[in-house]
Amino acid sequence: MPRIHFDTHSYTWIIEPDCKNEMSSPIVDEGVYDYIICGGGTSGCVLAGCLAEDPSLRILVLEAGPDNADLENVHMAGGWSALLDHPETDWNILTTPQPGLNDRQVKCSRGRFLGGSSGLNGTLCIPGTKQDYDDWGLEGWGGEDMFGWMRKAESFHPKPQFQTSASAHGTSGALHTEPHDLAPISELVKKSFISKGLEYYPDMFSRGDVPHGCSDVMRTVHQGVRSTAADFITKGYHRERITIKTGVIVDRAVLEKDSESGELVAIGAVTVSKDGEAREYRARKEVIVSGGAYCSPGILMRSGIGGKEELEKLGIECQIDLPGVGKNLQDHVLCFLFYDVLTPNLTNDHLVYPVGAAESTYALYKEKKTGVLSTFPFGVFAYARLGSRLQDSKLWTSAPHAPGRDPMGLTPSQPNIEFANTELYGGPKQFNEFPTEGKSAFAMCVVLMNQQSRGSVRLKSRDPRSMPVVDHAYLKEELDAEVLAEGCRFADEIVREGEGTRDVVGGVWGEDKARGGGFGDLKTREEWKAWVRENATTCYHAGGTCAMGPPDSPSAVLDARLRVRGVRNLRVADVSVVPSINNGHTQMVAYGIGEGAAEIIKADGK
Ligand SMILES: Cc1cc2nc3c(=O)[nH]c(=O)nc-3n(C[C@H](O)[C@H](O)[C@H](O)COP(=O)(O)OP(=O)(O)OC[C@H]3O[C@@H](n4cnc5c(N)ncnc54)[C@H](O)[C@@H]3O)c2cc1C
Repeated sequence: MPRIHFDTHSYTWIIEPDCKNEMSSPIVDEGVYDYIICGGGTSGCVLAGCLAEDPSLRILVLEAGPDNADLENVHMAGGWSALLDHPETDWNILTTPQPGLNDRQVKCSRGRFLGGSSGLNGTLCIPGTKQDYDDWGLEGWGGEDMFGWMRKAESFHPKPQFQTSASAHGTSGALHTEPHDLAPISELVKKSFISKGLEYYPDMFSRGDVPHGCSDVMRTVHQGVRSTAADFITKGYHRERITIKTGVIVDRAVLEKDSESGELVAIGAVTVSKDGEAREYRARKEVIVSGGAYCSPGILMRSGIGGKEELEKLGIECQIDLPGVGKNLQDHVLCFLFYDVLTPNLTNDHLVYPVGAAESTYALYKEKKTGVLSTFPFGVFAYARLGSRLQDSKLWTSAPHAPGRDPMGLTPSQPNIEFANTELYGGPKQFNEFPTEGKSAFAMCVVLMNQQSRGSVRLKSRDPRSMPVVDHAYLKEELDAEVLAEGCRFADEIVREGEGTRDVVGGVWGEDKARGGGFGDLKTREEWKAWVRENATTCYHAGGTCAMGPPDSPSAVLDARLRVRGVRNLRVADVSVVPSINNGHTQMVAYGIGEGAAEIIKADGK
């Protein structure tokens, strides 16, 4: 009989099918593999490719979505937003109503195809600072280690017009990166950053050593084609010893009790197809869960690993009581501030929105792999420390803080906020007030670093085809809203008063706060805070839900070798493993974790 209960988080009745009735009992597949990787996303593909360097190993990658080879909008980076919302290519995660965002629900997209989110992300390489990783306090995962793993994944291609830091880049990985050619508006934004005290440092984001300044950001694009994690196991890196199965959803890891030690051991994985056919695969060595921050906790929970009470409510027998599974969910919150641009052709709007423009731009891409569609339309970036601007904030000055840290837990070497400009009107789908002929607009984006709020991922039902219940608790902590509001206030000053932009910007683009407008008259931080709660959205940087931690930490799911506590031969490798997300963007972290996990697994395998 199906079980019915009321979910107090999502305020809906949940009808839970009896899985045994809904899905066939698992058929044990012919194949036995050394390593089974559950999730062929960013970290999962990197890990598979690195493990396969050993010709004696047989590796299985299980991916819920399709292969990415024929998905044009994966390879054409400017087509990224066309992949969002489609059930075939996007997990379409919708958060619960967020009290900190005036009860709005936020769409948190995730790549659902081989390569995962690396195939629809913004291609931006901003690894954060080394201190971010030192703060984890975990052996083997400090700043030097992580920057080393990220470099190992990369093949950097310089361009003569950009000054770069060659030593900060790798040259022999499968991930191809290069600098981005700036649109005229971005050159002006750069001038405004500099005139407002954010000095230009060449390639500072690749080194992660400047917390207050501006620079160019390298992209995971080369010669007009997006480089994704799938490239680690396809194209030139295709190997017979890696078996890739797409269109299969991992239900759970198969656990067995070792008859001698009594220890739980992972021996395989069970998948289901869309129509409920179940299959079981066996692992000689290990099962590694790489479903990403929203899906890895679910795979563990369906395997009986998670908070006992929570599992029992779902009718799952608890094998290991690990209440940290699905907790500690983090992200970076982001605000878009849109401005009307008076001078024609400074932005790239004229190449996209007038009648016939999109067709010509697409034809250019098809023919030469250049133009607006060959790249992600963000321009120049900056980091800022905000301590001096927050001296009149009672919340900031009275907040407790550790020695050498500010109230957000950051040292002077880490930024409080990130700024970036878009090179045309656009962004996630809610930004749909497109410019008409002759009009143009761009956004200044403001991203909060080291948010203090923590959310959770829970299971809605035992059915692996159902979506998780995601509560990001965005801006739950008042200090998060305070710092983000100050960041937006600073961003607005940069655009309206900065030397590059003050004479070309007409005013705010639109009145709808949720669509990046309606901030023209705001002055005080309190007014900005109210605006932020109406406007803030995700930066798509979910992490932390299967966190590593020291043995005495009750919330840690993994040890520092990515092993699930209490189970042999079961690890997690993706952005869910981070105790705290970096003060940057998370794709390079996923690449670094894939590389680091492979080294650890190879070493332990010996
Ligand atoms: C729209 C968007 C824009 C972004 N922009 C940037 C950016 O510009 N720069 C940056 O640094 N970061 C960016 N990010 C974040 C970055 O891409 C991710 O943090 C990173 O790719 C996550 O890697 P992962 O391995 O943890 O998860 P993913 O890459 O998401 O991989 C998880 C994989 O597991 C699969 N999977 C999940 N559950 C199952 C299951 N049960 N069975 C089988 N398969 C399963 C998924 O389909 C997916 O392929 C962006 C993300 C998004 C969504």
